[in-house]
Amino acid sequence: MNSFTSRALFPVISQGNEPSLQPETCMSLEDPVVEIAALRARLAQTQQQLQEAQRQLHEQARVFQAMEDLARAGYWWRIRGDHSSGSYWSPGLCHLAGFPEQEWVSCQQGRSGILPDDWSAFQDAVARMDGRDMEYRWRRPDGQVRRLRTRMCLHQTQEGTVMELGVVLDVTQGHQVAAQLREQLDFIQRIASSIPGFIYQYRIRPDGSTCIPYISDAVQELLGVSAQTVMHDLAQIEARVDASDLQRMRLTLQRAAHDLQPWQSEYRVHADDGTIRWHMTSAVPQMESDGSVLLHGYTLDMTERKRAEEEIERLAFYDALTGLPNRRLLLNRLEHTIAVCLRKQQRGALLFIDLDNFKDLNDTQGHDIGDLLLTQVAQRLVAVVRDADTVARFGGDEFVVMLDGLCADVSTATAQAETVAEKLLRALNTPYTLGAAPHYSTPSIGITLFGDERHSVDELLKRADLAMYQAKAAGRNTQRLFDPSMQAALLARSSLEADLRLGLERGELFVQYQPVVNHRGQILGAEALARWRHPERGMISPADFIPLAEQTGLILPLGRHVLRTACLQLVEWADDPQAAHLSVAVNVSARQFRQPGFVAEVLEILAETGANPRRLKVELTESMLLGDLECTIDRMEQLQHEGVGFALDDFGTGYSSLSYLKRLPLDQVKIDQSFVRDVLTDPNDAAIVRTILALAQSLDLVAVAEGVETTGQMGFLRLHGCEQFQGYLFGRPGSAQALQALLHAQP
Ligand SMILES: Nc1nc2c(ncn2[C@@H]2O[C@H](COP(=O)(O)O[C@H]3[C@@H](O)[C@H](n4cnc5c(=O)[nH]c(N)nc54)O[C@@H]3COP(=O)(O)O)[C@@H](O)[C@H]2O)c(=O)[nH]1
Repeated sequence: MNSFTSRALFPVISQGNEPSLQPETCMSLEDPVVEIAALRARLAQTQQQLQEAQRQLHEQARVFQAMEDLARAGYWWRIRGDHSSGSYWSPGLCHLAGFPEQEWVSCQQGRSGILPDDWSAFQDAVARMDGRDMEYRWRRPDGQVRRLRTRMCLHQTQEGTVMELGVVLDVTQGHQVAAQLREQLDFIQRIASSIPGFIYQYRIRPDGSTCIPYISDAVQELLGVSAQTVMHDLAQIEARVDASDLQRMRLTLQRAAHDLQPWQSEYRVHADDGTIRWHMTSAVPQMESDGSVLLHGYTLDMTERKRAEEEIERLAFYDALTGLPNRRLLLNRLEHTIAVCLRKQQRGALLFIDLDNFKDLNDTQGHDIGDLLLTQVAQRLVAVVRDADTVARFGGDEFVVMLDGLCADVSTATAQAETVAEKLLRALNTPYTLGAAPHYSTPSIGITLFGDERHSVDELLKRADLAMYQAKAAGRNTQRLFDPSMQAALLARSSLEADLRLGLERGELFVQYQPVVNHRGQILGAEALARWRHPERGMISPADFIPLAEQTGLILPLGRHVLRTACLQLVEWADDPQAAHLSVAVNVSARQFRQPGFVAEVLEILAETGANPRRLKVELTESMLLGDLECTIDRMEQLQHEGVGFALDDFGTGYSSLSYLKRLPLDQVKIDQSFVRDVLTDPNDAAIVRTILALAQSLDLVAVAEGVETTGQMGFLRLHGCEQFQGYLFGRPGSAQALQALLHAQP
């Protein structure tokens, strides 16, 4: 048994030993009985005190043990050099080691759990006894391996005994946490190195100072600066951010940190090679105990995505030819601007611009030249208006300029819009360089204001469009402001369109025939002219409904109806010996002629009705010939092959060149009535008519004069070689029966 017991070190810790009597408790032995009684009393008292002390000690030991358990710690000691007795192990240390509670542990047992790899380090620490930390692994009897941290030192008691003692702490959990953290960090770093960007932590301290506690290495790739440099000097990042984005970035970051809301920002950075890249950063803020805000975030290079987005936006919202906003973007902006104008009590204006005769340029010079003109027009429009205004290509040769921020006063706003329109007119009137020779083009501009009452975008565009048509009607190359009477016209037009649709279904449209005569006044044929008797409105002029039918596509069923009626009429005349020689001319509109099934449709009607194709003449207008000439010739030739003849209507008003005329399989040219009307009074018209007649002769075409109302006109035309005539002088358009009656009345 060890003579150096725990009691000797810590006298209060006594286990079952008799308490020693204190010197003051000793008395003189005068009356042995009394003294023995006194001694017994004293002894009892001392025993009581001793029991109390033991109880307290026991309690302290329990508390101490509880604290050891709480701290996952224990201690040991032994007399230096005394290898036989082993070491005293505290209960806490026994628990850590996985031993049952025992005071004395042999040297061998006390080292039994140390893993072989840690054995030498442990031995060194024992040899040093210098109080430094050392860690070793301990395998408990149940197989569990714990990480223990110990400090050992020498201690000399008052009696001069040298003791070795040590404290032991179970740091397994700390190691596990550290390992987990390492794993997490590894994981984060693996992710960080695999994502196309860098991750970071950004701290904003309560005093406003900032730092970057962590940033992944990929910052080097994205910003050309090392993670170490950035963590040391945050300004390195800001120095690379585009100045115009920096302020916004700082502001949104501060706001997000203040509100503890996620932060996201897109900004441009200047790469070292001078290129500009787009970065997107996202971070989540977290409040720290000292009031700092720590943001955990990542930054990506989104240049390619941005480019793709821009490209998509460009394709979706911009016109590919001119680069101007397209119809969709204009509509978006218009909607927004209308709302802003209403809120700010300002006015805006829409200027609808259509290029005069653009189609002719396109048809005659080709689409490349047409495109060139459109591009130059776009540039000029942009140059005239302010940056805040929108110039959009609406489609084809139509452009729309949207002006905002005009004066609230209507007349001032009108004047402002008209001034801009004037400038646009001047700019677009300047000659264009499209080829060798300068090209002249003019626009027609319709204006409408907005901002006083809520009009839909559609409504405003209709108004501007309508005003533009008024500008066209006023002779082109001018501007017109929308006024409500135009609106009435628009409504009237819509209702006429609906009526025409219905009229076609109800058979309200019919055909009249106007005679065509030779120089002797003998009827050679007739022109079939469509007529519309409206149940309420009465007779409606073709001059009103034909253009409408062309715009709406109703010309297709209408044209078919006229053609079929005229063919049926030919069949009827074929049975009348006096009328059997008559031919009929049918007007065919451009839209009708250009529809892919036109030739088949004509042939089908001829076959169905049994009309003689040689008695049918198709009247085409000059402007129709400007399109795809080869296709036109091809169609004409297909029909000509079947015997159908062709007349060129309104000759002289269009743009036909001689080379065109020579190539077309024509039989007749019809001199427009506008030249015939003043042929006796206007030397220009007379010259034109003479030229047309000479031309027809040289091309071996029959010339038919239209709108002949007087014998004087007839005389002039005959004198210059005209062979056929049409006009009120010989007969107004009328029914087939009326024409037959005229025929029968002829000598
Ligand atoms: N595509 C189609 N167009 C058609 C069809 N039917 C008619 N039209 C075109 O409508 C325009 C107006 O036609 P309309 O009011 O019938 O006028 C024609 C004649 O009535 C008129 N005319 C004839 N002689 C005289 C005259 O002596 N004086 C005078 N002031 N007017 C006269 O001229 C018109 C014939 O024109 P045109 O066709 O150019 O020969 C008109 O452009 C028609 O073409 C149809 O079915 N389809």
